[in-house]
Amino acid sequence: MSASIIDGKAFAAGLRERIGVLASAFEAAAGRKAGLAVVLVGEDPASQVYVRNKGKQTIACGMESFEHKLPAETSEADLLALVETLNADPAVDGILVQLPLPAHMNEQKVIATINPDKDVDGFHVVNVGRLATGLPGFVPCTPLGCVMLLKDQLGSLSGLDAVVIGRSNIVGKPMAQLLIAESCTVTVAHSRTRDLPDVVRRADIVVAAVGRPEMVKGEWIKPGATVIDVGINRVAGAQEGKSRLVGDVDFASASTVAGAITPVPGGVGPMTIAVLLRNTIVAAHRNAGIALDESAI
Ligand SMILES: Nc1nc(=O)c2c([nH]1)NC[C@@H]1CN(c3ccc(C(=O)N[C@@H](CCC(=O)O)C(=O)O)cc3)C=[N+]21
Ligand SMILES: [Mg+2]
Repeated sequence: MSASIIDGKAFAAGLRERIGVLASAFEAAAGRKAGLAVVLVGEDPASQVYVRNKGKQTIACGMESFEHKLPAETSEADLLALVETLNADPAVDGILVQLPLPAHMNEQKVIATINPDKDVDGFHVVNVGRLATGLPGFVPCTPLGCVMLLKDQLGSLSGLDAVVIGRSNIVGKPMAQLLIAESCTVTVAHSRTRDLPDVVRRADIVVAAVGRPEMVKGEWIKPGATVIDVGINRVAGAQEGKSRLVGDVDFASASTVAGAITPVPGGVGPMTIAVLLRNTIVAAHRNAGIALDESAI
């Protein structure tokens, strides 16, 4: 048996197309483009690539991109002042401060300074609380993208057993909240979980977000289960000096057992940026008081 491959790259392209239509309608109604500000502190090469891709896709969807690149030595006070400026700027609907920040900055303090109604990452405690309470807010992009792929693949998730491996604030915890809201029976596993293979074997849905290359093996997967691989790990390639991307799931073995599985790259990764643009166009409509059927995006 061989799993069907969940094409996150294609799904993300379709989502960006729908966002593009909404962005031009927004521009016509508001008399300005929706705007996303992305702040990058430091020169981490991987972060620079992500930020460049975010900017390109923002513009391709017909929205305005404001990029702020600050040197690694920027003081926390200067970064907070920039965030306050973006909070007050009516051309900015969404604000993303690329993580991780340099060690001398307090990430929680920086995130807490972002206006929750411009927090398109969904990292502010107000948005975390809204998600936990079932109130409208902003949901972190990666887990929301995972749920979109799951619903596209499975239809209703109601009653399904889901195991989330990883308990980070950015993926694991919000993923669990979203799956609860979809009426799954949710287990959150992590580094201290006893007998992880047995826990995973119960699951109709497996979401792997641990950051350990190819840790989840095919023998752990219930036949026919849907596997969502959030991991992006750069490992040494077959050729000397070359690297390749792998997920947290051992794709070769898991894809012989699963019913459906996301690849790495081309699965969850492209969804993360597309959902960021979705959250931005939602923020623009909410902040401008223009009606939008958010459930149809
Ligand atoms: N405030 C904040 N918000 C974020 O959403 C955020 C962040 N900080 N810091 C870094 C991580 C990482 N991230 C990714 C975005 C796109 C891909 C992506 O498009 N991946 C492609 C290709 C990856 C590649 O080729 O390197 C794929 O998986 O197919 C991956 C990872 C957003 N992040
Ligand atoms: Mg963990």
